[in-house]
Amino acid sequence: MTSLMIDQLRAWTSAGWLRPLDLAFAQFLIRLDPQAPALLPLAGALLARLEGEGHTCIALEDFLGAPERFLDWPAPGHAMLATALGDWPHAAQWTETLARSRCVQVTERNAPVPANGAETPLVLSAARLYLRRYWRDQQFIAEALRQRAQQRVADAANPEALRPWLEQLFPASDEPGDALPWQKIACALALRSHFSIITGGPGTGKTYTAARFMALLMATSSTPLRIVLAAPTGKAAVRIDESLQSAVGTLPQLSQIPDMTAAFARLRPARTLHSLLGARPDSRRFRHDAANPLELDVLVVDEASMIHQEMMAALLRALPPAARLILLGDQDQLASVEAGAVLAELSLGSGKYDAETCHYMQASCGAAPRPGDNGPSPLAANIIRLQRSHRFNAEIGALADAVHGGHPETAVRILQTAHTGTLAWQPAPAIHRILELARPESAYGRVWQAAGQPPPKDRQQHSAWVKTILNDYAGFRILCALRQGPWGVTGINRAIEDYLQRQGILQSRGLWYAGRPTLVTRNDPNLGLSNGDIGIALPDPDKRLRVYFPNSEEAPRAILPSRLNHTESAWAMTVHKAQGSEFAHTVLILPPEDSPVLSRELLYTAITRARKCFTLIAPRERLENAIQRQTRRMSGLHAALYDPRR
Ligand SMILES: Nc1ncnc2c1ncn2[C@@H]1O[C@H](COP(=O)(O)OP(=O)(O)OP(=O)(O)O)[C@@H](O)[C@H]1O
Repeated sequence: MTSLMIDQLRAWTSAGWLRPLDLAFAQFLIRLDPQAPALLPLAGALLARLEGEGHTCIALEDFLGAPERFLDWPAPGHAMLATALGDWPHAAQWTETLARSRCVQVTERNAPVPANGAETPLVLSAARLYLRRYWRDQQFIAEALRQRAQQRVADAANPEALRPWLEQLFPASDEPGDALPWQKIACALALRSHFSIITGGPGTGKTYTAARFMALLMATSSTPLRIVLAAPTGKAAVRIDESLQSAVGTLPQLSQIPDMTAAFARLRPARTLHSLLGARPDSRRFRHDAANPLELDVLVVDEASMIHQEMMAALLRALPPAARLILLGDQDQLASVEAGAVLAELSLGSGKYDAETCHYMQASCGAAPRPGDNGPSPLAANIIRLQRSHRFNAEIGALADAVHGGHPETAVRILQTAHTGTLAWQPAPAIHRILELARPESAYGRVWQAAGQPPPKDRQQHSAWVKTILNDYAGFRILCALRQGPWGVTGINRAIEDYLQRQGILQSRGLWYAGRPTLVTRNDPNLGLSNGDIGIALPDPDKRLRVYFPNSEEAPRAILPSRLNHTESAWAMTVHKAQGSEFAHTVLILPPEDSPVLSRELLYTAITRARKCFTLIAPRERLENAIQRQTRRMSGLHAALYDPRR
């Protein structure tokens, strides 16, 4: 039976439904337990495959009820899967059957896994099947966050004493009508707790609120605090520094901090989580962990929707118990490519507050929502969702709302009737229309023109020239839903490079040419570059080609192209890679044929990258299908956090 199952899995691998890695994992399980029931290799291969799609477990009831919602297989594949699953159609049969294998540990409820003697590769708990590593991280995160959420900061100011500070930092006139002052409330909650989340769409003031929180800590702390900023990617780290700098400009004068700008300038620039934790090349382990914790008092992490489960566990392990962690992010955006949508799982429980928390809000902020029913979880008391956008263009905002709310007709109507300067829609994808968007007077056109000129010889002028080109490039971006194919990143990049050659702008067609926007596709700690960083290849003052990367206020960093081993052109990039960035004009291309990656979250993330103008290139049917398709990642984190019995 088991060997028949392995043959079956081999056939599915040849058909491209499973990856060779998934098959190898199934074979590994059989080597560990040759007597195992045939369900074991099947379950193992499916689990590995689903992990590759971002799921941290198989939630058995959900998956067995509708495998097609989770596996992008063609109909014949699903028919064969249904036959293979014939003997085990429900979670109960899986539990009973897998319990017989020495590869699976079945634990009920939230029982901690014994530290020794039971290092099975798989864990089955509460009708969810996990790779042990994911189970262990999930349990650790749930426990660590529950503890942090309940623990109050020892020397937190009492709420009445906080009130005048908060009134000064968040003037009442900021909130319209009878809306609750959520920014003020978020700040007050973050001040009393060791863990908090400030979530909200673009421009809702997450950084504005975090800056006030930091200023208040600086003003009221008796000892200087080590405040550290971080983000999951290099680009997001650069961006939080920029937004924080502008938020500092909006802070009122506090007598305790005579020079606010200087106080914030003393903070180190934001770092990537990888570099903060001390990533080691070719290892999953970090230099900082429970035995060697981070040296900080407050950690603010921006773009937290991109933190995957393994990273969150590593971060919590390395965080000293007395430190405060504040996560900022938009829970509705695409989650990280890696498994686990931590911010979304955590934020699902938000919006309900217990009576004690509401009392604290009232005392510190002069306003509070009504307490929630059924004794809301202590964790929920640390999560605030900001609602009102202070930056967004109204039409782009309305489109993002229609997509997020799952209303295809409204989205179509907005796109059809919108003001052309803001929203544009080309329902018939055509490559010449895309190239038109990159015409000479556009941002990309300016990049091409400048890159074709002789570079300034003077170093300072050269640096200013590079900065202008980087800024032009940063103002416009083509985003694709797919990586491959004519409407994917590779196809669009090729079409643009062909066009540049036809126009005589690109003389040679090697990998490197002046003006090539260059996306780094792997972390390179030696060069201080992270996966997702973008530079532009340009001549230096001596006309030698270098790749220039933005560097906050300083001169852009120049790196020899030959030192960059993992790069691709970035005229177009995936929506995933654009997370954490904004562009004045964002173009999104959806392919003519359907694909499971075309989801509501992908559209929402792409639209919210646009600051002033959004162009959609997609057939109406693709747009409507994508809005209707909501990504669901299987995970037990939410249940482990909010229902400790499970
Ligand atoms: N209460 C407020 N009153 C006035 N202006 C505000 C307020 N809150 C935010 N803003 C302004 O709105 C803009 C967006 O704020 P901020 O950058 O903090 O949003 P964000 O949620 O961090 O955005 P993103 O998701 O893009 O990181 C900023 O210009 C900020 O100064």
